[in-house]
Amino acid sequence: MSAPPEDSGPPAPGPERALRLGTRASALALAQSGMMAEALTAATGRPVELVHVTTYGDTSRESLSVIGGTGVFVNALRDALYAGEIDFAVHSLKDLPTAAPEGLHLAAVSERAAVNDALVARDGLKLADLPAGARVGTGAARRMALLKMIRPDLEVVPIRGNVDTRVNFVRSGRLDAVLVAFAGLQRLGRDDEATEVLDPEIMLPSPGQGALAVECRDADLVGLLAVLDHGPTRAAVVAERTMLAVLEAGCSAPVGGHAIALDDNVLSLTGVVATVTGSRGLRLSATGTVPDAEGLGRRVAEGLLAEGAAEIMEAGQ
Ligand SMILES: NCc1[nH]cc(CCC(=O)O)c1CC(=O)O
Repeated sequence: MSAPPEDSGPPAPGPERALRLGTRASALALAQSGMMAEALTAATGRPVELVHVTTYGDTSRESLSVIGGTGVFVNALRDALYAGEIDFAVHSLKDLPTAAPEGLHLAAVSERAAVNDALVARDGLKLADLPAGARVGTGAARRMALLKMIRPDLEVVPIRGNVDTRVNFVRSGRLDAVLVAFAGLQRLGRDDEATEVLDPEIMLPSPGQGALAVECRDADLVGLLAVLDHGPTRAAVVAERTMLAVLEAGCSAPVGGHAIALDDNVLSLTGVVATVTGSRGLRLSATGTVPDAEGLGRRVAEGLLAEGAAEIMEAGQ
């Protein structure tokens, strides 16, 4: 009997060389990268080693409302991909600029964790319990604006830093509360520190919040990394990020977007744009089909623009 023909496809991923996963060294980034590394090894048998990379967002002390949205947390990881120093990178999807980078593949969008923002307040307080004038810290323009729209009597204090640094503003008594991504607290095993998990229909999250992006340079790796992809999450974030791209929101503009699957084939997308002070805001929802997630994002953005979104985002105040 003759031997079976040689498999002409790509070589099966074996336990040979560990894949190098580039990661920021913050506790949250390490938790996120560790989760993805474990999931990949569990699904494919391929070992993964973590390679620490420092990004501009880690070293700069500038406000996120100024530098955020321009890839400050991702560019150094992308440089390491281009240089072949790492095989793939895991980013918080909401930190990825909407423009697709040349020569890199978005190999997977992970199943979304909690999309909500969380309040961490002193004395177990919820948003509605905070007294007038209470000082609430956040560095994100979207959170500043939406918080002011919900509770104009609160004082927003611009802060930044990793999750630990921000929560410590409350522990030390310097602030009454801070807003953070609940997914971040969860991944750090600190979800019990949230005093309120905010309703995403009221405190609209950042496009892509709670999902992770897996990026690589080598096209041969895309098939392997695709085991980490979650189709419904990808459709939702495509809608949210298309909306963001069509709005051409400057990196510091307060924009929220949240898509949810109504069933296997239908998505609902809500978008909001506001001034940083929350003095004006626009909100719009629409539904569309999963295969046309991009069209849904475009329609919501165009609807918001038709109502004056560009003027609101430019107003700044
Ligand atoms: N801007 C920083 C950032 N990027 C992603 C997360 C949390 C994790 C996620 O949204 O998936 C955070 C922290 C926060 O917003 O409090």
